Amino acid sequence: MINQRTRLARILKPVAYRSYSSVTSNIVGNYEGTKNERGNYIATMIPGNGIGPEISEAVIKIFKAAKVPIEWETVEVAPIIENGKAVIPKPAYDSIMKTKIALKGPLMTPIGKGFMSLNLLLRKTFNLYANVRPCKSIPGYKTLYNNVDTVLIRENTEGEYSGIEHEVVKGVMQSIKLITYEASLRVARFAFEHAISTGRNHVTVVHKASIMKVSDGLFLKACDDAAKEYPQVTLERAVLDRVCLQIVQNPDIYAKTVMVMPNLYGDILSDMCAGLIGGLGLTPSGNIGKDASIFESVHGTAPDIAGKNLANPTALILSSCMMLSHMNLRDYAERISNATLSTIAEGKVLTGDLGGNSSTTEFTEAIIHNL
Ligand SMILES: NC(=O)C1=CN([C@@H]2O[C@H](COP(=O)(O)OP(=O)(O)OC[C@H]3O[C@@H](n4cnc5c(N)ncnc54)[C@H](O)[C@@H]3O)[C@@H](O)[C@H]2O)C=CC1
Ligand SMILES: O=C(O)CCC(=O)C(=O)O
Repeated sequence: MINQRTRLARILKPVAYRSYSSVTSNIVGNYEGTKNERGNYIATMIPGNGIGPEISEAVIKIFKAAKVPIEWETVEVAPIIENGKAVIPKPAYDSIMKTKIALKGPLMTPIGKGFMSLNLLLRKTFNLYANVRPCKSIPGYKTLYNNVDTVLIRENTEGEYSGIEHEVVKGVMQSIKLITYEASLRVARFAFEHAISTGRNHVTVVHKASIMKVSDGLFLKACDDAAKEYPQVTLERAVLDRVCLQIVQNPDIYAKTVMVMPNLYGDILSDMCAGLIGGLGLTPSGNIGKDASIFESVHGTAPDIAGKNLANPTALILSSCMMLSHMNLRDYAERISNATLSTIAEGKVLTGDLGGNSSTTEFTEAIIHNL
């Protein structure tokens, strides 16, 4: 006999699927992929640091159980300095150039000193210009709101994260926020395409052009120009601080639009959205480029729980579903996404962040059981 939560989860399965596995559909339809002699796709796996290896292992086990036709090429991304600059290690670079698709665990960045973020370096190196961050309430998992359904597109290569920083004179530091028309226009077009392919038909550009008149002003202009190419989609402007207020008061306001914004705003706002649905253990993302794409959780290395078999692998699993959808392996994406969300809705085997006391391994096994 199935209990009410399970029944609810089963009824809601198709909704859960549509919200995650179709999120990159029809946007950058140029993934052709690399197959080996056994007819399987080759994908790059970057396990990452902290909880990265534990949650990557969960995905590998689930893919194996679901018989996903993918073989992993596992590579490490650790800092390498060449001519004073951080670079991606050659095996990792070569693998992504070949496979065009990667699943990545989180990478640690030192605070206030040391090497440049390898996460940002990967995005820059492969020109992964649009970061898609969907966030949807999980049926059966109770939080303050049950109607969160946001899609955030973050410009991923410049803005506040351009990495141009220096000491002007002693006691005066400068970090430059670089916004170009070209990068703004391409991410704006991506947001419009995404709005059409997901049937939202509405784009909200999130900005602070009241203060950063020149840089955010240019971002707004690029969005206005892109809007002329998509007359079937409406464009609205919203100031960042107001969006933050409204989204925590009534997330429904942003449920029917695709939000597009400069880099830093997207980083912060997506963590805020994650908080509304139950935390960082749940939210996936895709870094999309023309020639390669890298999928990863929104969260970081979680050093406080690393190595303890306590991490929630859901965010990386749902990122892997976005990846499968991007590779046109939608049936697998649907099956894995449904099994994961049903496991959460059943509420019997949950990791600590979701109020349970199960390990990463136990949670992964429960998902495999639900496949
Ligand atoms: N894309 C990436 O690879 C990212 C890397 N980072 C890096 O990660 C490191 C740690 O950053 P923090 O600010 O501590 O953020 P974090 O996201 O690693 O952790 C924040 C809080 O969320 C919890 N948490 C995160 N993911 C979880 C999961 N899957 N299951 C259960 N709990 C989870 C952690 O235990 C912690 O309490 C830093 O070096 C940072 O630079 C941070 C964000 C993104
Ligand atoms: O690279 C990092 O350490 C953090 C980056 C980050 O939070 C993000 O871009 O999602």
